[in-house]
Amino acid sequence: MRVLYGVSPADIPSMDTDRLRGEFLVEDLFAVGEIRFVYTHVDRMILGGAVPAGGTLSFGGGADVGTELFFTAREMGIANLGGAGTVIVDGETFAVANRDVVYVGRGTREVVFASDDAASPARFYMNSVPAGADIASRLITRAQSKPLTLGEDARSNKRTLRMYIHPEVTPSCLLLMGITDPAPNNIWNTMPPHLHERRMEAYCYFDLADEDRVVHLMGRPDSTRHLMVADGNAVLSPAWSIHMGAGTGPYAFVWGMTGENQAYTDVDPVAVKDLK
Ligand SMILES: O=C(O)C(=O)C[C@H](O)C(=O)CO
Ligand SMILES: [Zn+2]
Repeated sequence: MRVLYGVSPADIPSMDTDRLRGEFLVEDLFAVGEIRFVYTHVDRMILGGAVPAGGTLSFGGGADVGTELFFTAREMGIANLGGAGTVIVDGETFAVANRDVVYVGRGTREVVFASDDAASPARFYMNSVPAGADIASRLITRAQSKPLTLGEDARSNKRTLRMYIHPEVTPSCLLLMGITDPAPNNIWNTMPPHLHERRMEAYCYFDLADEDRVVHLMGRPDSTRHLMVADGNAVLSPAWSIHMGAGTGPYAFVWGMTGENQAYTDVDPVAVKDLK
């Protein structure tokens, strides 16, 4: 497992592009026929990617996290960003269509991934965080998610945010997970920007054409930086960082959060005029 140790905001002014990307951008999560994980000390969130094709992929041992099982003290959300597939959690099979999410609870012994069609493989994106209780694993389909319509066409930021792992949809310990889709011809996400000192966040951008990029803005509001983000890349957003962006073409992203609470509205908005 690759490990990211986390950075103080005081380090940002001295970081060049490569260092900034090395600490905050995860570029290599998805490889056909592999499961990949990145462990971050930012609230100990683990990011993962699995692309099964022509066979199954599985995991469950805890050697990398220092416990008997991966899930001895963890929970996870798994979003399918690709073709239809299955996630088998301790023998229970979930049929997972594109944009469905599986919640995997603490105590799980094994997770197995498969694609329905190797020519159009499932692309499973994972967020795992420490958990303090056993909660049953379950599938949350796109239809079962809770949509919020945000933004406006006139500001190019109209979008639908869908909550999947959220107290109003399904219980978890401290993980929150959802998917946001900008409306056609709208490019901005997360406007106005905000901070949430009590939670970190990770974004995984997807459904972006190969030639396009999302300009993801990060950093303290008074000293922002940017990351040029490609399809399938994930971005870490510590509690002190804004997180917002604009695409050069259509895109969507999965957001995952953990921290002190699950209060989605516990945010401090930042006025655009105050960004530097
Ligand atoms: O477009 C948005 O707005 C979002 O997707 C916001 C994220 O979910 C977020 O930053 C939650 O704190
Ligand atoms: Zn946020």
